Order: sequence, then C-alpha cells, then structure tokens
Amino acid sequence: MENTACLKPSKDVEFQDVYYTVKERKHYIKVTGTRQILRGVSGSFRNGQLSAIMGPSGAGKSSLLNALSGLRTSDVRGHIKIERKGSCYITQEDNHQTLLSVEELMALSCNLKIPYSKRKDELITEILENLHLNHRRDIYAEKLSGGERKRLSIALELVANPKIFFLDEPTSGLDEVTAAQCIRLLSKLAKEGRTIVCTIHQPSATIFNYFDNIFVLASGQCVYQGQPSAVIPFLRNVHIECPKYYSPSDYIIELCDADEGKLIPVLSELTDNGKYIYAPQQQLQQQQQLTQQIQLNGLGNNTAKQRSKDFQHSVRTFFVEEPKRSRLQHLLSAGGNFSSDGSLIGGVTAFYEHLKTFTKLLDTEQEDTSSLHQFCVLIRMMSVRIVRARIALLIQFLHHVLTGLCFGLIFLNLGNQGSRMFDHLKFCIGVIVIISYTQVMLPILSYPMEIKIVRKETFNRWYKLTPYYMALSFSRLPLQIILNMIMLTIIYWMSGLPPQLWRFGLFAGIGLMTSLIAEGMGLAIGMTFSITNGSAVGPLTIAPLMGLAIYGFDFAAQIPYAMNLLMKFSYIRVGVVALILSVFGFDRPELECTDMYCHFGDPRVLLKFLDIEHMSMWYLFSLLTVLMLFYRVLMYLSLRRRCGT
Ligand SMILES: Nc1ncnc2c1ncn2[C@@H]1O[C@H](COP(=O)(O)OP(=O)(O)OP(=O)(O)O)[C@@H](O)[C@H]1O
Repeated sequence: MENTACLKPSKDVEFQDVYYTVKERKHYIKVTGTRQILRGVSGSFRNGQLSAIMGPSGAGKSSLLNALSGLRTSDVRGHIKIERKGSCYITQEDNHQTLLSVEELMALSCNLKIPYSKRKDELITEILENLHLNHRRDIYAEKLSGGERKRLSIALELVANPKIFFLDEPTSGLDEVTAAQCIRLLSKLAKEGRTIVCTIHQPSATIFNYFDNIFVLASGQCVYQGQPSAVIPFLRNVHIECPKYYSPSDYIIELCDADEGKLIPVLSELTDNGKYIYAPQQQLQQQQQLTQQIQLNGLGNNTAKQRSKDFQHSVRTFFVEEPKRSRLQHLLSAGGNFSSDGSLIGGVTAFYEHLKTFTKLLDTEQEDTSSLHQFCVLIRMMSVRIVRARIALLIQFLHHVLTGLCFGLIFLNLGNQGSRMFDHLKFCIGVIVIISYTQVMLPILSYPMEIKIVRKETFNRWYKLTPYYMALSFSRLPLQIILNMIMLTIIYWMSGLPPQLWRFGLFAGIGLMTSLIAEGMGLAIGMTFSITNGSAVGPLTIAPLMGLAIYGFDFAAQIPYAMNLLMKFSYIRVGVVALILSVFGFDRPELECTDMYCHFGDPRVLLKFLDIEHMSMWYLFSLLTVLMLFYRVLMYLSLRRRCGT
C-alpha cells in the first residue's frame, strides 16, 4: 500500500484504486485461491463532513474503513492519502478499561495524551458536558448504556482533538433514537472542522439525511458516492425510479443486495468506481466552474478513466439536479427548529442543545508524552484496577491459602522423614506444578479481552507498547509476590522443613521465579489466542514441560545427553531440581528415621540418586533467569504482533 506523504497536513481522506485481496484457504491451511474484497475503489472524504460507508452485509465496508485508517495494511494496494497522526479509530465494541469511572478514564486519556496541560479538569468537564456525559462521570464505564459507551469512546479520543475520526458501525446495537443522537453528535463534530467517516449497514431515513456524503459499496465496488439527496436522481441515470415513500438508502442497498451481477457493474462504471462524486445542482456557479474545469482538462467520459495519481484531479464532482427539498427543510419538517446559525434546537433534540462549539482548549497542539511518563500513568492505572477487583482478589487469596493448606496437610511434617523419599519428590514436583499451572491459566483466561483495548489504545496513540509492557509486568509483581509468599510459607511451615530463614528464602525465590516464568508464558498465549483457543493451547503447551519435569528421576544417571539438554528448556523441571536442592542440599543434617533402615536418611544420598549433588544453585537460578527472559521476550513479541506495530 502506498500512503502518499502529505507535504501540507490535510484533514481530508482521499484514496484511489484501492484493492484488498485475501487468500482463500481450505481447512485453514491450503491456499486455494485469492478473493478480492475491495476492487480498485476510489473516493474522498472531506473535512467538515460526516461521511458514511454504506452497503449490504459483506460488501467490504469494514475492510475499506480498516484500509483507510491504517488498521489493515497487509494485502492492501492502492493510494491512500491521510494524515495518520491526526486520526483515530473507534471500534464497534466500545471496550474500555474496566473498573475505572468515566472521569478516571477521561483523566487517563488526558494524562497520556496531554500531560502538560494545566486545564485538564476544565477540558474533561467541557468534553463530558458537550457529549452529555457529565452526569455519568462517577459511573464505571462498563455500567454505561450502549449510547453512552459510544459517546464515551468519542469523548476519550476528543481529548487529543484528532481531525479525522473513523468509526466502525457507531449505531450498531443502539435503538433508533439513540442512534440518531449519536449521528447528530458526529455531524456536529464534523461541522467543527473534523473529517468523520463511519461504516453503517442500513441507516434509517432520518439518520441517512444527517450524512453529508455517502459512499455505497457493493461487492467491493463503489456504486455511489455523493450527497444523500442525489441518490434518487443518480438512479434515474440508469432508469431506476425509487418508489415513493421508500428510503433511498434502503432502496439502493436492496437493489445491490438482490443484484445478480448486472446492476453493480453499471453503477460502478457510472461512478468510475468512486472517482465521481454526485451532488444536487445547488449552485450554478459551482457547476459552471466544474464544467469549465472538465473542458480545460479535456476530460470526457473516456478520458476520465485514465487513472491519475494526482488526487486533486482524480475525484470529480457531478451535479445531478436541484434537490426537491433541502436538508434544512427536511429537518424542519421533522419537527425541529433552527436557530439563526442553522443548528437544530428544541423538542426531541434537547440533547443537541448541549453541543456547544468546543473552545480553544481542544485546539492546542499536543506533544507526544515520554515513555517514562506513560509508564508511570499506566502502572498507576493498573494498580488501581488490581486493588478494585475485590472479588478476583478474594478468589486469588483463597486459592493460594487453600492450596497451601491442602499441600500442608498432604505433606504434614513429612519434610524431615528419611523413609519418605518419594513423598519428598512428589512434594517438590507438586509445588512447582501448582504454581506453574495457576500462573499460566490466569492470563490465558483474562488477557484476550484486555488485548482488544490495548490494540485500540495503541492504534490511537494513547501510549507506546514498551511502556505498556513494562507497566503490565511490574504492576502484577507485588500481588504475585504476596500471594505466592502466603502459599509457600504455609506449605514450608506445615511440611516441617528446617526452620532456616535462608533456606526458606531459597525455597520461596524458586517458587517466585517459576511463577514469573509461567505468567510470561500465560501472557504470551493470552496475547496471541482467543479464550477458547488459548484454553486449549495453554494445557497443551504446559503438558510436555510437565512430562519433562518428572522424567527419569529413578534413572537420573542414565538419562541420555539429548534428553538432558531438552529438560533444560522445561522451566518446571529446572524449578523442581532447584527446589529439591534448596530443601535437601546445603549440608542439610540427617533426616529422622522411624524405620529400621532409611536409605535416604542422609539427604546427600537422595541428591546423588537424582544426580544433582554437584549442581550449583547459581547455575539453576541462571537457567531460570534465561527462561524467564525468553518467555518475557516472547510475550513482548506477541504483544507487538497483535497490536500491529
Ligand atoms: N481477512 C479476511 N480473510 C477472508 N475473508 C475476509 C477477510 N476480511 C474480510 N473478508 C471477507 O470480506 C467480505 C467483506 O468483509 P467486511 O467485514 O469488510 O464486510 P462488511 O461490509 O463490513 O460486512 P458487515 O456489514 O456484515 O459487517 C466478507 O465476506 C468477509 O468474510
């Protein structure tokens, strides 16, 4: 894809001959061919206008929006001119950071995007008032209604005052009144000097008339581009008369939906796949100017097909005819009143009244915040969320205490008995396995939701991935240390291991290292897969590592070299060996022997039997550190891959 460099920052979005081709696969593996989702579409979305990409389901609306916004770059060809830095993308789902109120989310957005502004509170209040959300500022975002969530999504982006908004299906899931409110809000924002482009499946007649420009896609081709009021005259060009009392938007979409390959190519030809913009004949002067321009450039129907890379000349406007009713009249007849400046007031549009013009607060040029600043803001936010997730905290606390007690009871006072060698082994394996399993599964089940938010926020330049990654890693550390220490203390104390602080320190240190490695692995899986796939991939990945952890203890001296090498990759194995060494190594005195003869009464015999008597704890800690770094790097790469930077 070619993103044309803008010499002068432009707030328009222009594109020419955009193709999006995907590979078709059989059973997800074998490539059987390719499919063109977008077939060389062109068009332009102007600043100050609210534009809609419409079309039947599967027409390619979201694909076009993703290609234009830059969310999708692979498999996209063509020329797209957009100033990425000043744009933002609002997803259909409206996912926000959980356990934060509207005000806190706004503060987060402000702190990340405009750290040096002294008037953050003022700005937050102004935006919330304008978006009619001020009365909901203390409510958690997940408690908001669909319409309110959509407005919050817009409010969060407005903080940095982007000039280009892309919205994927902003009205989906909203009732008619709320959807109309949302579109009116977008229209107002557009009038304030923004370029707003959204996909919309099939707008109602009311909503349809709020758009300044519509771009109708069908089978990946543009079948109409221009003002909503010009659809009916445009269709007359091909002798199609929109029935009376039928919404033109419904009609053109239904025509395309029912088409069997005859009408779409004709309409696409008529618009030259988006190169012609249709508008009513409102101003004779404009028409004359255009005619002159066409004559000057010698652009007839044939020459218009010559693809020019110059966007200035690539998209042309046709004026079809005078609209029967102006948009203003239409709105008036719908029951609204207009103030002298043309904005709609009164009656059902009370909400609209609140939409004042944004002050200069929004217009300040913002600098990018430093990574350190982003890290500090993010870690504070993550810590607040961890503390507020009371039920999750309670469950995790109970889990660690109960697991500790269960283990303690199973191995009660066995830690010092020379006749229970196999129990000692099971104990060490059990401790490491339980830590690994818990820490792997938790992020696999919780992170896939989070990654969607991170993807949206990094795409909209709230923060960079590195500070986010660091904040994520460090914010979880205190809780992980506390919970693991509680569990390991209970286990160590109940199993009757020597009451030596340094030995307990080693024991707990190995447990914590294992926990950090497992968490890194869990996060890497959670960042890559959905919950469904991740919950299958997690156990599948951990199973071989567990297998390697219990392999060959009874013939340790005969384990083949290759197998020995492989076992070094299993952090569970390394953890188990380190734990055995911490419990039975370091000149531990003879264990108690209640039987006539205890072969493993002397801990050195056990270490020799397991072939680890010469193994150094430093070496094992180094191995664990390398494995921890490996999984943490993997986690970072998964994050980068998923968030597309
Ligand atoms: N990566 C992809 N691989 C295969 N097919 C794809 C891919 N992306 C999109 N498609 C297909 O392209 C077509 C257009 O998808 P897109 O999501 O852009 O449609 P849409 O017009 O937004 O539809 P809807 O209104 O139903 O959301 C669909 O048939 C979809 O299955």
